[in-house]
Amino acid sequence: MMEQFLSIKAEAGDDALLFFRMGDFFELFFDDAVRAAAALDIALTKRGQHEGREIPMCGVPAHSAEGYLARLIAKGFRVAIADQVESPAEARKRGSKSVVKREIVRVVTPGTLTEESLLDARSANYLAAYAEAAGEAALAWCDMSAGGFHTAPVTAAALPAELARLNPAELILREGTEIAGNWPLSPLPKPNFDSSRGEAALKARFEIGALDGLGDFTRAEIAAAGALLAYLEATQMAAVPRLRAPQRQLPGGFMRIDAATRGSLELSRTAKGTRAGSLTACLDATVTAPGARQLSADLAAPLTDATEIAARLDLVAAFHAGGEVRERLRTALKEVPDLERALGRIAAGRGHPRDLGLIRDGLTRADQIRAHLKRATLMGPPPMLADLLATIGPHGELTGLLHAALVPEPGMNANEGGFIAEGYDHTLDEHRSLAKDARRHIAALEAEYRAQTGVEKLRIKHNNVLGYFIEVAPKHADGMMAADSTFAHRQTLANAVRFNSEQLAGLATRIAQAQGQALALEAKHFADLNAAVLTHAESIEATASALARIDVSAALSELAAQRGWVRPAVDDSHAFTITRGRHPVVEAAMKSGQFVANDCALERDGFVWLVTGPNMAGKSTFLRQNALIAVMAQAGSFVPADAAHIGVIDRLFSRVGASDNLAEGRSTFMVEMVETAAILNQATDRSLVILDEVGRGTSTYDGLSIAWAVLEAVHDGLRARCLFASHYHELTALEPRLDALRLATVRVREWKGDLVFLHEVTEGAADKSYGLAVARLAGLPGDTTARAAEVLAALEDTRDATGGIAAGLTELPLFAAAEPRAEVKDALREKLADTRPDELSPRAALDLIYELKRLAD
Ligand SMILES: Nc1ncnc2c1ncn2[C@@H]1O[C@H](COP(=O)(O)OP(=O)(O)OP(=O)(O)O)[C@@H](O)[C@H]1O
Repeated sequence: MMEQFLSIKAEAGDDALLFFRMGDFFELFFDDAVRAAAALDIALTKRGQHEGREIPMCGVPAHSAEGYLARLIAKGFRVAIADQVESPAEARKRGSKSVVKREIVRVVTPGTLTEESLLDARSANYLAAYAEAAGEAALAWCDMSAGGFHTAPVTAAALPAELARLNPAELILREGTEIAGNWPLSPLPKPNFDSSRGEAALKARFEIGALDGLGDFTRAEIAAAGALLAYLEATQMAAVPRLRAPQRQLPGGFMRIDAATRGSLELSRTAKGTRAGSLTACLDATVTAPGARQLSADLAAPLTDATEIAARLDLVAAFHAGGEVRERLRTALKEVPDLERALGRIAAGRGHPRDLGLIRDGLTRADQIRAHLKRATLMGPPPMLADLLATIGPHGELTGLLHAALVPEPGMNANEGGFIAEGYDHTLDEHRSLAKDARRHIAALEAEYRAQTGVEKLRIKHNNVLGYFIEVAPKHADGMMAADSTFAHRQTLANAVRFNSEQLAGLATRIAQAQGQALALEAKHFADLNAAVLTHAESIEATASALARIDVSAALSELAAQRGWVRPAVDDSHAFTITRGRHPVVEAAMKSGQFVANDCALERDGFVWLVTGPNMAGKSTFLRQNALIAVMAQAGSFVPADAAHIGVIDRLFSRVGASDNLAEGRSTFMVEMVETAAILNQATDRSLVILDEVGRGTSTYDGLSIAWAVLEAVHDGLRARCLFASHYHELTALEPRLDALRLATVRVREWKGDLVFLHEVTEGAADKSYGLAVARLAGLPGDTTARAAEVLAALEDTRDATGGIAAGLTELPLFAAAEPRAEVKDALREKLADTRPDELSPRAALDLIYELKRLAD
């Protein structure tokens, strides 16, 4: 057996752990055992010797292997599964010493999971491949659990953004290719990326003579798709899952959003890495798992075609207006199981009887939903809905078959049987009733034996080792062991003695035979039903994706109704006019009515807004809310505003100054500059650029200069719509010089020495920074803020004398001197200056201390 193990291990390679099936366990040996035992925190034992050294071993029970697999995959391992491909009885036929045949039946990797327990129901799980051919590059990706398969040409510059959008669970690439980002990589040798080989594989897989029918693929796309198929074959062996024919996604079709922007806007994950708190989570009111996955995909890739956006918005608008239809629809959708993934498991040969039940129930519900929506009177009616309904069913033939064949709730284990309904197959029913009859006979036999032996507590029992047996307490055993007894002794335990009898053995054999035949018949029906489902795979997939789209639209309209969102107007203009916009996530976390709505109008004559204002005033919130409104609108959602008019945005950039990225070994400022450079190199006049405190990661002089230059570049060079927040008041001096620059500020009021945040964005510049007031608010000790006030006063004196930190910029045309210093009032200091300690009585001194304390507070 060790020989067999070593040869299979050599096949699996060093980078995969080998799960070696031995009876009811998967065992791991040698180094695999050491690594797996540590990763799973299970006992490491030893078994025999190899070349004079003990063999480390650990194991997991086969029936609970999924949970262990999940943990290993999450820790970055790949696992090759070597299963027994014949029974021990079959092996014995080849000779008493023959070893049971084992083969690798699958290599489990993060991108090739299909099991429910290993996947997040609400997120897609993409396996992606990157290839270069004929001077071009491309990505191909599929979600094996749900069947979707796509390709897209990609440039080197756009690759990080595309990967950030897809967030692949695993990325296949050619050995030696370097790629930025932290993706789980699976390098493959060069021949896997040969485009001619890819073409042949695609043709064979989709049974077509030429690829042209599928689309006008580039060589690089074919190479990437081919590598992906090759990898699936190598890891899934015989059970390569069903994939839909590849669909091309052209780069211009989606708003480009790079990884830094996704991170800073917290589109799918927050800065802490959680889904909760992200835009996607905030907008996810879907009631089905495929709906949730569709919504994530929509928000990850907002559209750029105004007509397509309008089609989605029409559907949301129709459900928005039709509250009752929506409510009934959502109630019905809640009952629809995850058809895509159930089909994915069946197609990969890993389906359970329960999956057949899910298909039956899902399709039945789908037919009901289609009928409901066909009857409903909806505003429009939206053309997209008619198209969607046309792709849903009818599935009467298949659901009829599944209803007739299956019990209401089929289980997870096909080998146990019991999932085929009574009345579906008479022969099966006969075997079952034979088994049942025999069980009745056994009950009668028990009564008979009790009478015959006089042992009241005699029982006929069953276990997996002995099968059926008769059991009595030891004190009654002697009589049953008499020479003329018809009972044959089988086992003596401390508190029971067990027997067999000819009659019982006869009945047991009848039961075993009937059960065996019943199980064989059920297995055959299982295979037939799976095949029947697979012949309808395309229409099931179409139904599932139509329902997912309907779920997304109904969910977005539900949120729009609950939260008072409006339909945005999206067209090919350069407009960006948001009236009374709100931040969807911040608002949702607040009590109703607390969030202060703000306008934003990046018009042709004022498409760059410089937003100044104290810390904590709400600058970042304002900037982000406008970016999020754009994402929502182009993804086809209503938006949190009273009105919104957006000219399609091709790329969205958002940068927040000085975000620490020490983990990647780059200084904060370096990161900031690399990211800013990307904007200046990539943005177009159709882009939206959000720059929040760019330059703050370095010295004041450097920071101001960079912010200044970037603002000029965005305004003069890119002519992109831009919101630029800064605490450098000096930048406001650019206003007269840049014709399309508008100044905005977030208002605060000082009241009795306290700062009141109004969160209102108005025209103009902040009068001062209020940094010290914010510091006091944050609880910085009184003596520190007092000292800071001293330093500030000294600095401002120098500024007045020299012209301020921007003095060197006076040669720049139209640069105005910095604003006059605001007077620093320090009541505490004034009071102390007025005090004459020698003249104070003890009582007056105490009063003074109270007075000073009050002033300090
Ligand atoms: N429009 C608003 N209505 C109500 N509350 C708001 C609004 N905008 C911001 N806030 C609240 O004010 C807090 C500070 O906002 P934000 O972080 O946007 O300020 P900021 O000016 O960017 O500050 P900093 O410069 O320190 O980053 C937020 O946590 C939010 O709770």
